[in-house]
Amino acid sequence: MATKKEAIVLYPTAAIGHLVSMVELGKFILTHQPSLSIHILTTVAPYDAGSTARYISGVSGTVPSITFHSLPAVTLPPSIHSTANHETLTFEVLRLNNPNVHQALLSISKGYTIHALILDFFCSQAISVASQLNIPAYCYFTSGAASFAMFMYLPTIHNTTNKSFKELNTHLNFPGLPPMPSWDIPKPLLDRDDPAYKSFLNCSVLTPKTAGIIINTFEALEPTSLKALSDGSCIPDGTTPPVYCIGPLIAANNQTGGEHECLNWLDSQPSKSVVFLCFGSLGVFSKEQLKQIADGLERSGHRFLWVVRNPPSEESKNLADSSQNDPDLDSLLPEGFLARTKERGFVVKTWAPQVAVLNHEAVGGFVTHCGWNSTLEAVCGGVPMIAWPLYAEQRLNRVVLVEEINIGLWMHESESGLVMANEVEERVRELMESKKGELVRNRVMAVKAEAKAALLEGGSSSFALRKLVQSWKKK
Ligand SMILES: O=c1ccn([C@@H]2O[C@H](COP(=O)(O)OP(=O)(O)O[C@H]3O[C@H](CO)[C@@H](O)[C@H](O)[C@H]3O)[C@@H](O)[C@H]2O)c(=O)[nH]1
Repeated sequence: MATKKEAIVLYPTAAIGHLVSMVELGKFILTHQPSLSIHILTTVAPYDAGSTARYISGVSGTVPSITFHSLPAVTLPPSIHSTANHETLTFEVLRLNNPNVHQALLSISKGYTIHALILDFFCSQAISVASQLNIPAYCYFTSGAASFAMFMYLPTIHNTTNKSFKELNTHLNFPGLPPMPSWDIPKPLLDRDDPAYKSFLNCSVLTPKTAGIIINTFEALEPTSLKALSDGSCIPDGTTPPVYCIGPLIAANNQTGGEHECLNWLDSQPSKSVVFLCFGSLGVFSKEQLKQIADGLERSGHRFLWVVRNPPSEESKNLADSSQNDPDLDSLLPEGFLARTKERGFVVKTWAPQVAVLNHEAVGGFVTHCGWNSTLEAVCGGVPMIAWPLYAEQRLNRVVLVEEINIGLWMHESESGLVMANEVEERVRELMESKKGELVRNRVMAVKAEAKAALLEGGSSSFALRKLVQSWKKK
């Protein structure tokens, strides 16, 4: 009988920031073990999670060892849509998907020996499917070690209080993290009666049962959090599985499939002179907030490249929605702003080729929502940040980036939640003109060098990947 080919199955969530990261993991595994076949299970998101179809067909066309399997769509009960947040909808779809994951694994295993199922942290409910089929499950965490450490310690905190984080109003001590204001914990975790809180808690309880944890970070970036994980402090009542830090994995420089006009504009700007403002796959602002940013940029006198989207509709709860048309800049931005700043500013509608921008010589600063992919992309480009979190675990990331790693400055929100024009102006000036800005810039350049070293043969991330691949061979 012919021996079966060997395969690894990856199970990401549908959000583009998670999917791309998982695909990069697949590609990285192939660089060390080209004979493997990588199978990726894809789901349909219950909300607009960024367009994935074009991206998936691009990967399918260029990496023959990666095959996508699209799981059948599941139907959510209509009642859930009216009340639930994005996280609850995601968990619900993933829960209903378990029989489809089971079926897909059975069907793949007809032609392949599956060595591992690597699931996104959000997909932890499928760990039971892997164990029914005797396939080792691994968790892939697409954000940093600090937020992973927080999630692993969540069950411990949960058991020591009856209160929700939103009632605590204090600084919390998570092993391996700087003192964390309770209001900077990810929003769905603030209320313990929120269904998303229960789902996250469940993921935190299930993840230590995996055969290993893979994190998109590198040892030199987050040594304190990683030490707390490896010495077991984050999971005091259980065993911490082996942790493999294989990052920074970021998408290659080819996101738009062509030269974007903003790159031509950057070509004509002086070295490290431009501040880039971009807020992830889902970040959007009200018209009033856009006005404050515009005024702040104008007053700062600095060059800028700014990605502007339409404000959110009522229903989309401050995230970009699927009907995202290009914005009408003249009606959204202050009168005359574009004309007055045309010598030193460039506004991109909706989406920019971020990796290419961050690697452009002209870019000297990045106002970011602190999504983890954006953070790693800034690190790899050696671009210091101004940290302005919007959703998910981004407030926690800000604390870590500014207070622990020292590669960003803190953007302060006013009491109303708006960031005012004078704050935008001051932070941009601080980053581009002050001694403090220079320190952050020097620090990010040092971290950039460490990131590069981690991925080289013999570097910490390369070594971790080798150990991971070896762990499959032993099983
Ligand atoms: O105009 C744009 C906007 C975004 N991007 C890319 O889109 C990705 C955005 O990823 P990320 O910065 O991680 O933000 P989100 O899309 O918001 O990612 C989700 O997933 C991340 C990883 O788990 C979390 O850290 C975030 O908080 C969560 O919101 C990055 O690769 C960007 O380069 C562009 O190329 N152009």
